[in-house]
Amino acid sequence: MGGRVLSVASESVPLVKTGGLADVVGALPAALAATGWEMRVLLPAYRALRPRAADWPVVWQEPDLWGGPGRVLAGEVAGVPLLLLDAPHLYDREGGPYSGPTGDHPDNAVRFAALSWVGAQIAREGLADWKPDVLHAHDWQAGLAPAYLAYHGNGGCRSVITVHNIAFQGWAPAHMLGVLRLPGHAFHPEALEYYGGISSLKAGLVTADWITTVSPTYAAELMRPEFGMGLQGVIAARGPVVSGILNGVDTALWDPGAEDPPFGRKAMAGKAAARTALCTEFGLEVPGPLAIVVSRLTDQKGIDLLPEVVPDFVVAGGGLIVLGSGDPALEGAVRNLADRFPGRVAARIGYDETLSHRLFAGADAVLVPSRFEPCGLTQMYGLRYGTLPVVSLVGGLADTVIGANPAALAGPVATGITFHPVDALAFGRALSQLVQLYRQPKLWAKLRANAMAQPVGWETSARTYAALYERLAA
Ligand SMILES: Nc1ncnc2c1ncn2[C@@H]1O[C@H](COP(=O)(O)OP(=O)(O)O[C@H]2O[C@H](CO)[C@@H](O)[C@H](O)[C@H]2O)[C@@H](O)[C@H]1O
Repeated sequence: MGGRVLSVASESVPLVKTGGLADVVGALPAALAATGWEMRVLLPAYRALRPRAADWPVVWQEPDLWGGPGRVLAGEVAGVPLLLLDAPHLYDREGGPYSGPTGDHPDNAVRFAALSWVGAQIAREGLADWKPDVLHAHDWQAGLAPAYLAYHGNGGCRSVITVHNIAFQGWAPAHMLGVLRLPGHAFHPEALEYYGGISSLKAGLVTADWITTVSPTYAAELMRPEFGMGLQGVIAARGPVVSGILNGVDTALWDPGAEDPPFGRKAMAGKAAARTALCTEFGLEVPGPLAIVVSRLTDQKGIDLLPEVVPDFVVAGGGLIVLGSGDPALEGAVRNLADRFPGRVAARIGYDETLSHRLFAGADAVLVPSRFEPCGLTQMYGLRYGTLPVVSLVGGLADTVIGANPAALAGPVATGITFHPVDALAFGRALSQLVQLYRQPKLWAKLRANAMAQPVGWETSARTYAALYERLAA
C-alpha cells in the first residue's frame, strides 16, 4: 500500500539540530521511501533557514498566526522533502531554535503552537496536490498538532506522536488555553489540564491516535514514576496504543568504510591507524582501552559520574576523550579531569561533527552511562565502528547492546558491556571489565566483530513505522 505522512518537528538534519531528535526526523523520509510511504517534514523557517527557501514556491498561507501571517514554502534539502513555515514574527530571531542571547524565548508556547496549528491545517485540508493520511508529531513542540486535529476536526487524517524525550513537556499557564486555541471543555485532568496549566506534550499524548517512543524498553519505562516525569499515568492509561520503535542510524553517514583511513570488519588496520592519529592529536599515550564520550553534558547522560570512576580507570591503563557541551558545572568537571590526567584524559568542549567521526573511528570504547535514554544513537555508532559500547541498562541502551555476561560471551553474542544500577559503583565495575576484556586480544576481536555485525540501520524500524501508518490509515 503506502501513503503520505506529514512529519511535524522543531528540528531536522541537515538544517537545524540540537540533539538526536533532528537525526531521526531527517532520516525518516529516506528510510520510509522503500516502504511506499512518502514523508514531508514541516519545520519553522528559523533565521538561518530563510535564505535557503527564498525562491521556493508558497504552498500554504495562514493569515492569522498569533500576531502576523505565515506561509509555507516547499523544497528539498539533501533529499529531505521540506515544508518550511515562514512566520518572521515568530522565527526570524537571533540564536537557536528555542533560545536567544538572553535565554529561552518567552513566547515558545505560541511559537510551537503556530507550527502545530499549521501542521494540523495542512493535515486536515491538504495542500493543492498533497493530502496526508497521517500526521506524525515529534515531542512537545508538535504536541498540539494532534490536539488541534482532535478538537477542530481531522479531515480524515490520523495522528501519531513520538516521545523522544519526556523531560521536555511544553508547559504553559492555564490562562493561555484560549490563546492557544484549545477548548475550555477539555480543561480537566483526563484531557488538557496538567499541574494547573497546559502541557503541549500531554495534549498530544491524550489526543493522538497512537503514541510511539524510540525503544521498546523506554515505552515500558515511561509508564513508571521513575521515568515518566509526571506523565506516567497519562501514558499508562493509553497503554494499548503505545509502542516502542527503535531508532536507526544513517549507515551512509556513519560508515567505517568511508572514514580516513577506511576500515571494516575484516580489515581493522585502518582503525588501529585512526587510534594512533587520535592519540597524537590529543597528546595521549594510553596502554589500555581508549574510551570516548560524545554527548550533551547533562544530568540525563550520567556525566557527573565520570569524576568518580575515571581516576581508577586511568590507573588501570585506560584513557578518555570527552566531546560535548551543556551544563557549565559538568563542562568544568570534565575540564578538571583533563587537567588532572594530562596524557590520559582530554576534553573538547563544543559541538563538532567531524571530530566525532574521528573519535568513533579511533577509540576502543564509547561510554554511555545515561540515567534514562529513550533510544540513544552514540552506542549504535559505537557498534558500527567496533568501538565497544559501555552502557547503563536503561531504555534503548538495554535494547541495542548485549552485555558481555558469561552466557553472552559463551554464546558468543556479546556486543559491549552493560551495567545497572546507574551509579559510580556499577559504572566503575563496568570499566574494570572493559580493561580486562581489552587485555584478551582474541576475545576483544570477537566482541568487535559481533558489534560490527549488528544491524543498526533504519530498515527494520522503517518497516515498523510503515506498518503502523498502514493500520492507522486503514
Ligand atoms: N558535542 C558534540 N559534538 C558532535 N556531536 C554530538 C555532540 N553532542 C551530541 N552529539 C550528537 O548528537 C546526537 C545525540 O543523540 P542521542 O540520541 O545520543 O541523544 P539526545 O539526548 O540528544 O536525543 C534524544 O532523542 C534521540 C532521538 O530519538 C534519542 O535517541 C535519545 O535517547 C533522546 O535522549 C548524536 O548524533 C551525537 O553524536
